[in-house]
Amino acid sequence: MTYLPSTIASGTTSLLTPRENMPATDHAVLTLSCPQRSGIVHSVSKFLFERGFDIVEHQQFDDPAAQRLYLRTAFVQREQSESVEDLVRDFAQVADEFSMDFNFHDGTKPKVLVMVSKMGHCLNDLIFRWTTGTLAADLVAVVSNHETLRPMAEAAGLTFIHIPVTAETKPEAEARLLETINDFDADLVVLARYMQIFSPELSAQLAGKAINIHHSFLPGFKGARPYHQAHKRGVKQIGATAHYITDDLDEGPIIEQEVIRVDHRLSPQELAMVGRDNEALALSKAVRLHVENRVMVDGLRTITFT
Ligand SMILES: Nc1nc2c(c(=O)[nH]1)N[C@@H](CN(C=O)c1ccc(C(=O)N[C@@H](CCC(=O)O)C(=O)O)cc1)CN2
Repeated sequence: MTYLPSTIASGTTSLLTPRENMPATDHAVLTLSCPQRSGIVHSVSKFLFERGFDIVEHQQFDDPAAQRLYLRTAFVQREQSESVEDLVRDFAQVADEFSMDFNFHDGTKPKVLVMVSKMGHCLNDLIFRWTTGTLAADLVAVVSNHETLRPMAEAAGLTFIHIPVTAETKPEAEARLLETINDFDADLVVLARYMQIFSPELSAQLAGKAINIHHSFLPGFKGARPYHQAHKRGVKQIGATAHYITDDLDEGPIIEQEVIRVDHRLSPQELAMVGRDNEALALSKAVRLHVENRVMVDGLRTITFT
């Protein structure tokens, strides 16, 4: 059994005790994966029921190739229940029996730090979803290697932090980024058309908590200028891909993708203009799936419980 770093709150009265000033959602979530065998779902539902919780949503994926079960269960308190620490301690016994990797998510809204360069359509979409209350997360700051999008961020009441990057200053810039992530206690970093490549060290430090939007239907057209690459190949569809950041450029586990039909009449610039809606939608969908704990990474791919 591996107990992965959890987002569990430090509350001691009940699972849904929110962090200070951070409104909780109305349920908690348990995610787990383990080798397939009989009795897993029964053991999870029995465990929760006996401790005063009711399941409100449940999905699972039995992977026949890997002979492994992936499970997401959302649950609410039916009656006064045990503390967070007791719940995790008690579940560890169940997890041991079934060799589970598991996470409890306490319903606290994750804090999201957004990174941008000069293109603002993805940031704009995330701000809209946040300010209209349709994103189960809180945007806490915007970091950019350019000043271009400061007005958009500050108009939404967000702190804007300019961290210029050159090949020579990248180590210092990344150190400052990590300090900023820690200062804002960010749970997730979203690269909303941020156009600088993370070092292997930074990619490793942000593994599983940094999402990028690539402006192509990966694995096609990785790297720089994907719309120019697509134009040269005369594609009939263009796409956008939201994926976790890894050191291998644009090869991280894919979370969400969008596509739209195009044809030979569109220039690379027109493809880029048409593609913006794909990018904003794919990124916002991926961020929603992540902050609702609906994404599980399985090697180079993800299992998503939509
Ligand atoms: N470690 C990673 N860092 C980043 C990734 C990633 O997958 N792994 N995705 C990029 C975003 N991106 C495409 O979506 C991308 C951004 C920039 C470039 C690029 O080649 N940029 C410059 C070089 C900049 C630099 O060296 O930092 C260039 O045009 O030459 C390609 C793809 C975000 N970071």
